[in-house]
Amino acid sequence: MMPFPELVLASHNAGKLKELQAMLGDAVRVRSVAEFSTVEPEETGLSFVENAILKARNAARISGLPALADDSGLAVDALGGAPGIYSARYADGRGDAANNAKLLDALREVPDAERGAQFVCALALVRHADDPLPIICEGLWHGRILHAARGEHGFGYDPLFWVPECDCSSAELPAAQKNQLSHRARAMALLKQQLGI
Ligand SMILES: O=P(O)(O)OP(=O)(O)OP(=O)(O)OC[C@H]1O[C@@H](n2cnc3c(O)ncnc32)[C@H](O)[C@@H]1O
Ligand SMILES: [Mg+2]
Repeated sequence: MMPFPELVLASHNAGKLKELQAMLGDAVRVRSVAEFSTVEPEETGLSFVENAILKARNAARISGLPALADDSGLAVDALGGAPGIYSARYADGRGDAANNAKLLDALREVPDAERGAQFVCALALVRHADDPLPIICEGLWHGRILHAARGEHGFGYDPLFWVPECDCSSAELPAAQKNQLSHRARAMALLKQQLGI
């Protein structure tokens, strides 16, 4: 049983919202933070967890409801974990296509064996804005960075992320399959366990 009937999803990313909603199913009534404000909070944390908590608190504050936030990104081994928490801003806010182009360029000389990477997702759930005990769950998804984009599904870096267990890119996976395997799916499975749903 979900401990509350309604939840705000503290994300302005349409791709994420779709995935989180699909994973939550009808366990809880979900509202979007965009109903309350279109202003995105500044992500000033130095870790995924810090940014997830910051976004969850902000959404709870402006909505008066419990809030769930997702801070996620891509950590590339050959780049010392970059773009990491800066994944959305990697190409200075010019969007997914520019982020992907910059990543391909940064890895131009890097051979296959050194192109390991992981998607990271931190979920933070707060019952109210000042909640001293947020629920935090993290998930990782290991893969490799391709030399060119493949696939049309998903969002963000999905076309460049090779999923070894499926022998395809994550943008080639149908949504339902990505939602079973991804970093976000893993974090969400832990969250559901904690909430008993
Ligand atoms: O902060 P919110 O409003 O939730 O939306 P955002 O897009 O800014 O989200 P983040 O700050 O967490 O940045 C996440 C970045 O990592 C990328 N990313 C995260 N999960 C991904 C996934 O499942 N597939 C592809 N790219 C992903 C995504 O494209 C963004 O560039
Ligand atoms: Mg963001």
